[in-house]
Amino acid sequence: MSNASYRDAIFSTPLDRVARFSFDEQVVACFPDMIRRSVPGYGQILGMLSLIAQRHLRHGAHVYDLGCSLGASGLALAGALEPDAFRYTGVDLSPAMAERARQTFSDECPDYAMRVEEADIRVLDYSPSGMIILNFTLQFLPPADRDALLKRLYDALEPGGVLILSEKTIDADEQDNAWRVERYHDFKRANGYSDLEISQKRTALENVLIPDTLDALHERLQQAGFPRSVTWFQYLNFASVIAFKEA
Ligand SMILES: Nc1ncnc2c1ncn2[C@@H]1O[C@H](C[S@+](CC[C@H]([NH3+])C(=O)[O-])CC(=O)[O-])[C@@H](O)[C@H]1O
Ligand SMILES: O=C(O)C(=O)Cc1ccccc1
Repeated sequence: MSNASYRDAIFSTPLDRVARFSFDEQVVACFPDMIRRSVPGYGQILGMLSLIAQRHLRHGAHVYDLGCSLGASGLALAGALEPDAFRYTGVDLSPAMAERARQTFSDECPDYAMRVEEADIRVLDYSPSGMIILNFTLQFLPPADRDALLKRLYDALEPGGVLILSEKTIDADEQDNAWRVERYHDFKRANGYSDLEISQKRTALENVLIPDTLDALHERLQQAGFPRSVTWFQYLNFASVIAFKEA
């Protein structure tokens, strides 16, 4: 597959039947554009990941990036850290994503220890790690599978390790939620998406991307064993949390 990247126009023409959203070849081909125009603060979150790694990662420690897509978090780390500062494993269930992430790392950071596994993060055998990144991935798992995964990630983290959990969120209060969602649609419109694109994508994501409240995310992290978690980023209905394992 080519490494070219296109503008996201997937939902720009009327579809008779809007299929469930999936991370297929069509999405992969425009993914960098789609995620930047659709996730408020995406670039800022990636930039901060490196600063968090610089503060919290022991030299040479292992990092997991779960649901790595095209490996953007890995590239951000490689752009800020020396090659011997960390070892990276990206994991993605989508063959098209995994293949292209692998290609990107071999083209753009050949001196870094970076690998990509095509696997389901719910059944992976985890190696000990200093940092685990879940950047907009937990939201795509069935809610019933989320706690068990977080527990396994807590167990895989070394003492003093950190989990970064970024998610689209929902508000428990209906009125607050409606306001946030409307402003999110304004954000998308300002980034060039039409009302048709916004509405068809919303349909495609129904029962595929199932958001938790921010409170529920902290609750899940606590259930998993993390003694402390902090919301370090929030922009409309998108947030990122850091959870700390005891040193
Ligand atoms: N069970 C699963 N196992 C493995 N991967 C999965 C699973 N379910 C979904 N995925 C993968 O999780 C990724 C979610 S996108 C992450 C963005 C990236 N983190 C980024 O920082 O650019 C988020 C978004 O597009 O909003 C996709 O690549 C799926 O194939
Ligand atoms: O576009 C949306 O509505 C989102 O929630 C963000 C997103 C970004 C990329 C793939 C799927 C969802």
